[in-house]
Amino acid sequence: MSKELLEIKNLKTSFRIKDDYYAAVDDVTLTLNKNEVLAIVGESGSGKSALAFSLMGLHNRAKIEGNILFKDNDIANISPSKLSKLRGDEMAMIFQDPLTALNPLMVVGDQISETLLLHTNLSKKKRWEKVIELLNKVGIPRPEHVYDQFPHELSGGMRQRIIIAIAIANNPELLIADEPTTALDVTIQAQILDLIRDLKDSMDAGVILITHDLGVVAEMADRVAVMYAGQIVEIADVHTLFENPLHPYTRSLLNSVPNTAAEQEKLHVIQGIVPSLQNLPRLGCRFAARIPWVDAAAHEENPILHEVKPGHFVRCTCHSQFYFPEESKEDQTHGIS
Ligand SMILES: Nc1ncnc2c1ncn2[C@@H]1O[C@H](COP(=O)(O)OP(=O)(O)OP(=O)(O)O)[C@@H](O)[C@H]1O
Repeated sequence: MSKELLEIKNLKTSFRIKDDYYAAVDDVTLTLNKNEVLAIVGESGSGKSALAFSLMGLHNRAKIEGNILFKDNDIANISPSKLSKLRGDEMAMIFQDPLTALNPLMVVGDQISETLLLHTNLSKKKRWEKVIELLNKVGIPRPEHVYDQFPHELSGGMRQRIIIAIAIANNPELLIADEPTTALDVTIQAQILDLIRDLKDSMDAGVILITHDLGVVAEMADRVAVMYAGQIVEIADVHTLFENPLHPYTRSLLNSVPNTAAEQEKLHVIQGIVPSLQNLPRLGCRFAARIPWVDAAAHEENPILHEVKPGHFVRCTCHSQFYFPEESKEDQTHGIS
């Protein structure tokens, strides 16, 4: 589980708004290994999708700086022709909303076949056979019948399976799943997650799983990166993150998912939302405005990720002096043990 597949270095993705550029992803440095699930979590607007789209080279008009190193390519600086060879072949994405990701006017079997046509030399008959095999693999019953159905004739769970079949058609080594189960009910959600896990194991693929659902993180992830306002504020293996979260934002996120009513009473959650792009502070700790009771001197001028234990990184020094206002003095010792 240690072979590095993807290396993201100082990635900055900026959108032009009026006369200026604003970074939705700012100074993101991450690695992903083969056969590893790296979850990216954070509230709405924290930059998760902007990051996923950057990795797939899907932004048309954004300014991309830094490096995205994957299989001897730098996706941040790659030609469109090289990119379209990689996409759908060695890297693929599972989108949040299968209905908008599928072509409503084409039967689903042909949509899977199309990605084979783009990246293989298989004959029409072989492609049909491969599509049936893929439909079986993603758990679609009566695949010969489903091949000729249009997206609107299928349930949400079935459509998501079609998206997954398209994504894995060419055995990608890198799979990016952006909220893959958000639109699905709980039972189907569990089946889709099982499917992604099995596919990862069978293909030895690296998976970046974007979600705001910490239950999904606990079940699926090997490592977790927490994003706030375009930046990674904490990275750790999944056990460390749940057992010993350090960044105030991570602690608040975890507290926002109470297990029982009794526990809920003891929990503390930081109020507020991620600022809009144009209102992001460009200097200093981006989380400072959400924790005004913490001494300003606790924040770094230019917060960086500190490795507090091997593999456990946290941004800014403010975590060491952070406490929830409702906590007693004894509770305030939370932190590195
Ligand atoms: N094309 C764009 N042009 C301008 N701003 C954008 C664009 N795409 C995203 N943004 C802004 O970038 C920030 C990050 O958005 P992003 O969609 O990446 O967040 P997210 O964490 O994926 O949220 P969600 O969970 O709601 O999908 C937001 O402030 C958003 O409004």
